[in-house]
Amino acid sequence: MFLNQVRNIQPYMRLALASPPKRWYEKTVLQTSKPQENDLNIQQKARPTSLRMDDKDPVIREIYSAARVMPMMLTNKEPIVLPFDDVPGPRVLKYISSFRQYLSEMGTQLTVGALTVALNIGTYLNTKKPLKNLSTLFDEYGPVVRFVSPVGGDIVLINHPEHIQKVYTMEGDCPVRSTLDSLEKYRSEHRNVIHGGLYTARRNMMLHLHLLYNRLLEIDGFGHGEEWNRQRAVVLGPLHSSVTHHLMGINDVCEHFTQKIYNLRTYQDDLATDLYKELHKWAFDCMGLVLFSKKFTMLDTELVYSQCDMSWLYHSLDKATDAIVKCESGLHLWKLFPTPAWTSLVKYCDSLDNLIGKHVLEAEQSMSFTSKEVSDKNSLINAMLMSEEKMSPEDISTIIMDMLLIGVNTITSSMSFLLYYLAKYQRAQKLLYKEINNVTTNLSVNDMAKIAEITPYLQACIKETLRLVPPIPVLTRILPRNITLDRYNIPRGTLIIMSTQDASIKEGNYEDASVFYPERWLKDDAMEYHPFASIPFGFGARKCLGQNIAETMLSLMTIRILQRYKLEYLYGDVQSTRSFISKPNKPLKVRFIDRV
Ligand code: HEM
Repeated sequence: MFLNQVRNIQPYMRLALASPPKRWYEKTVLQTSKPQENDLNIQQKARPTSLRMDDKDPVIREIYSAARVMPMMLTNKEPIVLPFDDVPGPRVLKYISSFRQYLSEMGTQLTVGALTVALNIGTYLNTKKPLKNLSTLFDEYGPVVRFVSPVGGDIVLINHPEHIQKVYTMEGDCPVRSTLDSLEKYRSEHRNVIHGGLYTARRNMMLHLHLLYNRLLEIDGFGHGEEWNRQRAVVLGPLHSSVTHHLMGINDVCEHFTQKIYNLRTYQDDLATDLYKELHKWAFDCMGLVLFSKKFTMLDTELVYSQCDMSWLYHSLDKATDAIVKCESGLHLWKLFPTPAWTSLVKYCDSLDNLIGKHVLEAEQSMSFTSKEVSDKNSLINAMLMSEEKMSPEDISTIIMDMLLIGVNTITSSMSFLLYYLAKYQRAQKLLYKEINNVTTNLSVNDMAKIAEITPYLQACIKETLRLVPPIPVLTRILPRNITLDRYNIPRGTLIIMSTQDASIKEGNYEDASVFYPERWLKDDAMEYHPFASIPFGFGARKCLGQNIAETMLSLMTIRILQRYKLEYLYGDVQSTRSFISKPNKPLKVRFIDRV
């Protein structure tokens, strides 16, 4: 769907960028100005300075009626900008089978449509070669890799912090990311929802880009990501108030989790079930407080398939996540016909939508019986209903669904890996325990509100975990302007995939990059790390909205667990899956040993 849109805008872009046909000598463009500026600027700047002074002179104007490139001498200092066609990477039509190998990870972004699916299907079924991951592409082609799609909408992959910074700093007020095609299709075609949630919002932006390339809209004109801006502004304040308001509740859920571990432990002090699954319930209960102001008590509910709404919400979230992961990986056959994963996605997203919608309608009804002053303003749903922006219950449900899907899964992933690393790296655990011991068992709300200030080593452990395993391993942007990356000119409208996980585990960016070493963030020279080498929450106008919630939940839970248990890890290494939200690639086991 997304690349269909990009495909649609390609011809307009080409028109907009119309330039005379290329000559052999134009292959390498000599440039004296900033590389990302467009051709016209380059040509104007190429005029001799003495003549530019006299631009008002009619004779000079006549002589230089059109901008022209003046012959220049090439010196070592002048940056060379290479054309887009020169960007290395596997050419799909030429090397179609190698393209197929990367599909498992690039599913979302490589919406290459029916043609590619048709071209790939034979190789997909006939070869048993293992699927490659993104890092191998960088090893093979360098830090800027181009995927040439047979049907338009090329993709550029990057992993160098400087290039990531360049993309982020030119993104403007209203950045556009490529999101989850399956969820987007579900919303636009199955539910006929006009606006996506916050994470998935892009339809308005795509429309804007489309119009932009048709030169119907100026870059800052009306309609520029208006809906996404409106939603973000409405949610931001109430979301943070809701976290502060529910700090005590979140702490109680964490306390409850430690008790549950006690009850679930085997004689070997580990859990008979997958620790990830238990943490998933903990994250769900905490997010229930923040998003719905409700105690979900999923940690107490053993019967997942029980008839109550809360169990169904949990079950639907779990199944919807699975279905989205399946749809986004591998071939997007669900675009052609309803696959089992697609049918499951529709079923469970419908269920999620209905259950969340029910909460929103209940809140709306109870507000109609009470005055605005009496209504609980700390409830996120109430705050959205009462906002001057007049959000519809349907929009509110969609926003909550996005936050539930992203929030619960990212927090579960980070908490799982944090416990894994602490159990594996005993020295770090000892240092952390020393710090935590100074934090009183009965934390007041004030202590919790400034938890980051009083636990610097814990914050370093969280940062280090997110560096090693960012829950969202690749971030995307669609370029609003031309840009030069590693000397290659990348045209606007190109989809950029930033492999932030690759950047954060590169030896060139961090010494002993694969080692869990929280101290690196506390050293004086920590500032020397490139600021874009590890950006687990993204950056800029579309940065994660839940960073504060995530850090608070991870901090409180780690304190509660370590105060009660010593962690040990005696099993094989765990890696992260690189699906749209990472998780451990096998059931997680950790030993919880009572502290005496
Ligand atoms: C450890 C936990 C989390 C991580 C690592 C994380 C990471 C991210 C990342 C990388 C992005 C994309 C940023 C970009 O494109 O530049 C994002 C966006 C977002 N996250 Fe989180 N997230 C986490 C938890 C949460 C939670 C708990 C919530 C729920 C409140 C949440 C809500 C969102 C939303 C709504 C967006 C979209 C923002 C927008 O497009 O305006 N996240 N997150």
